[in-house]
Amino acid sequence: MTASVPDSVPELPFPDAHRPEEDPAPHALLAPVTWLLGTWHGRGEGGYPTLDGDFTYAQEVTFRHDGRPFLRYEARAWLLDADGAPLRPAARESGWWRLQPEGRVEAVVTQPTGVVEVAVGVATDAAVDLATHTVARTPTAKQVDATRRRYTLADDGTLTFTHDLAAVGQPLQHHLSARLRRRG
Ligand code: HEM
Repeated sequence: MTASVPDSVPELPFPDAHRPEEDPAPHALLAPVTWLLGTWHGRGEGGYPTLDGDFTYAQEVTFRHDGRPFLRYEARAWLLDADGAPLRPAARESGWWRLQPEGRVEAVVTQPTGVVEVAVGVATDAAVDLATHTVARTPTAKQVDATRRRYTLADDGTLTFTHDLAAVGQPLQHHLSARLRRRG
């Protein structure tokens, strides 16, 4: 007996919410991170001692939820030339931020470079600080040992993002910093 296939594709019965005032209402454990909901866009600078030079990039970051106590997280970046024009796609990642009592965050983040990060930290009303708990790598992934990610909301609505990296034999240090504004 095979299941019948419906003629039309039904709409998702439980769509994600991008803003705190949208349905479904955010789970109570999401309270310390509801200010992050939505899509953020902006520019940043990056570098690392192993790279030839610094680079400028643009980034889009989205946080949404379906009423349960976790955020769906997605980020994509692309490099910019000296005039600010897009050069090529850069890092992408997606994952889940599991909220625990007292604003504790357990994040699972996957990257197409073969790296899976488990990070833990704390969210408050205007800041999130996440540091590596565990890293798993596919057989050909580069050596990534640890990261620290900080998100800080300023009074003018700007979200500052910094990303420190311990990788390819280097100690934890600056890899990226960006300033983002909410887009939606
Ligand atoms: C906005 C996000 C990011 C941007 C724009 C970015 C950009 C870059 C660029 C331009 C390079 C030089 C190699 C290349 O041209 O592809 C690089 C290298 C690298 N990045 Fe990132 N990156 C980002 C996020 C990350 C993240 C999340 C990690 C790890 C958790 C990471 C780890 C590395 C590593 C390990 C290298 C190689 C260093 C080496 O082999 O010398 N990057 N990144």
